[in-house]
Formats: sequence, structure tokens, C-alpha cells
Amino acid sequence: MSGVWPGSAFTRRDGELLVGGVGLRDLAERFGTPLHALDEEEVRRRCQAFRRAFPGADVAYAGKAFLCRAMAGWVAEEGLALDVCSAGELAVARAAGFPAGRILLHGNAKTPEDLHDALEYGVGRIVVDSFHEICRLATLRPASRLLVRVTPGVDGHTHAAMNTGVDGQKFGFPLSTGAAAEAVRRVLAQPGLTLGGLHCHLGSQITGAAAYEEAVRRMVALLAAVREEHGVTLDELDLGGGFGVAYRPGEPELDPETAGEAIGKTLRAACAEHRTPVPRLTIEPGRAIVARAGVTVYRVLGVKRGLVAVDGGMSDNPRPGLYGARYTARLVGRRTTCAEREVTVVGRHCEAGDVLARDVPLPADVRPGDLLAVPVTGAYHHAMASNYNLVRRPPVVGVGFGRARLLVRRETPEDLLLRDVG
Ligand SMILES: Cc1ncc(COP(=O)(O)O)c(C=O)c1O
Ligand SMILES: N[C@@H](CCCC[NH3+])C(=O)O
Repeated sequence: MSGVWPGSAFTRRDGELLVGGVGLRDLAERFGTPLHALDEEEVRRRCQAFRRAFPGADVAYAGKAFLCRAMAGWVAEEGLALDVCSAGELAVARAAGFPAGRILLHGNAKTPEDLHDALEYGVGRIVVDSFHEICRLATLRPASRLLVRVTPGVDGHTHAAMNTGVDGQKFGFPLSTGAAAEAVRRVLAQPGLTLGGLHCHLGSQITGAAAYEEAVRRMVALLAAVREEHGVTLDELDLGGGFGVAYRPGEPELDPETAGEAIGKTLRAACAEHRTPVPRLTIEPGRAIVARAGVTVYRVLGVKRGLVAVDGGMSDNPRPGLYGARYTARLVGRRTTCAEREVTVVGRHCEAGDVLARDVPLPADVRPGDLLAVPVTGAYHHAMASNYNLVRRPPVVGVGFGRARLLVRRETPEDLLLRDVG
């Protein structure tokens, strides 16, 4: 199996693709299509890989990639912390009994509800993102440790919509203007606030370690400057998430081992250079934990002019439209000896841009009723799904150890009407 499918994926002689020991055709019959299958063992393996690659670090799963109670439970059992960025994500974490002290709250524009719920639950850390927020927190006097989110001015060389380490975008206090140092000053000046450390997040889908190394050098210089100016040694450096994954065979990705080694080495060298103690690292991988654990199964509804139309689309995967993301797809559930030809897999929505996978080789006899599987759909798919065209969001089915378990059920027409109260 190529590197884009879960490690457990296995094709049977009859063409059936098993994930987590469960056949995707069986899943489609049981739960309908489209559906997201989520391989529990793959999630756990990735959690373990990050913990191994970053020894001594706090690995916080970024729940924005995908969150439901079961996922929160797996992550907690694997010893990870959890990054949430809304009262909604926090509510799911709470419902799963995720330990409050291991939760970090993020957000450039936290609502009063976000802050209220986070303080009520007693989250361990809050990442502050603006001077106004520092003032607001000073009146709330949270027991949580604060991390100041710094914009280090480092280019993650990723899509502009997710390149958050550079100046001129909405997140963080820029290092270059002195705003980051000023934020540290203001937090330290408030007797009701506890500054725990510094945070930065370079962006998402970053495929090289160099940007992280540069960020480490800049962040350590700031830690040293804080020590010099205030006599305060901050003991936590949070480098955020962003570790990129391959969506199609052969694409580059940043594996945890490479990232861990490069970051650890640079951190030790930078701290030695600045004669400052090595802080505890925190990282916040989202995509790299859950992306490859997800496979989406669609049913083919029509074939014409090299286009294969399926029963999902931009409502379950907005990423091609938002970022020009490219995917692969394969026929599952039956065997064919037919030669392949390149087709484009399109969705069912009322837009010409509703394309799921461009120029993918599929057997020439693909026909209505067939099942297609699209890999690497565990992150930012269900999490970003919409009800466009009042299409109902697909279920998430947990697979693993030869069993399937419904984690999030498919929406019903009643669900759609529940909020229609006028
Ligand atoms: C603050 C923060 N941490 C972590 C993440 C997770 O990023 P990724 O899923 O790319 O690892 C994000 C999203 O980009 C983020 O904004
Ligand atoms: N949602 C995005 C990336 C942003 C990550 C969250 N800060 C994606 O699908 O790739």
C-alpha cells in the first residue's frame, strides 16, 4: 500500500479494501454513503510516533482537525494534551472527560463564551493573542497559565491561507515590531496573571523542518531577552502544529522523527548560545495525527465525458476549492481487469468548481453503483463540512481491530429542520 492509506489498509483478492480489518463495501452497506471511516489504530500509532519523536515534550492534539468524544478519548489515553479553539470544541472535550489541566485554549478572537467555559472548566493554558485579551484576562484572573502567541516572521512556505508565522496576518504579536516583548511586559505586570511561556504557530501543511528551526532560534532569543529584562525564566516553548502530510503518493511530508530531531538539536544549540535553560517543548499537531487515519467512501452516481460524479462533494471536502488541494481515489468493493484511464471525480453540488479529485487513474469500466475511496481525509474534512444545498453531513465510523463503530451519525432531515424555527 502506498503511504497515503492507513497502515492497516489491505486489498483482498476480490477487490475489497479493508481498513482497520473492516471492508469498505461492508461499511457502505451498513452505514450508507458518503461516509468517513476513521482508523483508531492509525490515530494511536501517530500519537505514539509524535511522543517518541519529541521525548519530554508535551504533545497536544489540535482538535480543530477533527474532534468527537471517541477521538478525544483516544488522544487522552495516548497521553496527549488537547488544543481547543472554541466553546464547541471544549464542550466535546468536556463531554469526553478530557482532563482540564491538559487543555489549551486558542483563538485570535475568543468570545466571552469561550473564555467563560474555559475558566469554568479550569483549562491548564490559555494562549493570548491581543493586548485587549490581556486586559480582559487581567479582570478575570484565571488560574490557567498564559502563553503569549508570537508571530516570529518565519515563512512556512505553505498556502497563503494557512501561513501564520509571517507578519501581516491576523494571529499573534509580531516579534519584528516589539509587540511580542511588550505583550510579555504587560502580562508580567498583572499580578492576577501567570505567564508560563511563549507560543508560535508557523502555519499548516508545512513539509520542511527549516522553518521550525528558524522559529526556534528566534523564539529562544526572545526567551533569553525576557530573562535578561525581567529576570524571569519562562519554562515552556510551544511551537504549534503544522506538520505536513502527503495527500497523493510521492508527495513530500514532514515525518515526526525528522521534525523532532531537527527541532530538538536546534533548540539545544540555541539555548546554549544564549546561555538560557532549555524550556519544555509543546507541539500541537492536528493534521499529522488524524489525516491518514481517514478514508472517505463515496458511491458513483453518474459517469460522462471523463467525469465521475459521486454522492458527496464540496460539502464534505471543501479543501480543493479553498486551497487547490489535490487528492487521489480508487475503486473499492469489486475487482476489475479493465485498463485505467484518467478521470476527474466531481461532487453533487450546484457549482462547476465542485471537484474532489482531478486527473486520477480509475478503471475504464467505472459505473454508477461503484464505490470510490478517497484517502487522507481524516483532518479538516468532517471538521469543515457544511450543509451546502442542504446536504446532510456524513457519518464518521470508527474502524479498528476488525470492528466498526458509529462515532458520529449521519445527519437527518429532522436535524436540518431543528434550527429552522421561523
Ligand atoms: C494554533 C494552532 N495550533 C495547531 C494547529 C494545527 O495545525 P496542523 O493541523 O497543521 O498540525 C493550528 C492550525 O493550523 C493552529 O492554528
Ligand atoms: N483547515 C485547513 C488548514 C488550517 C489549519 C488550522 N489552522 C486545511 O484544511 O488544510
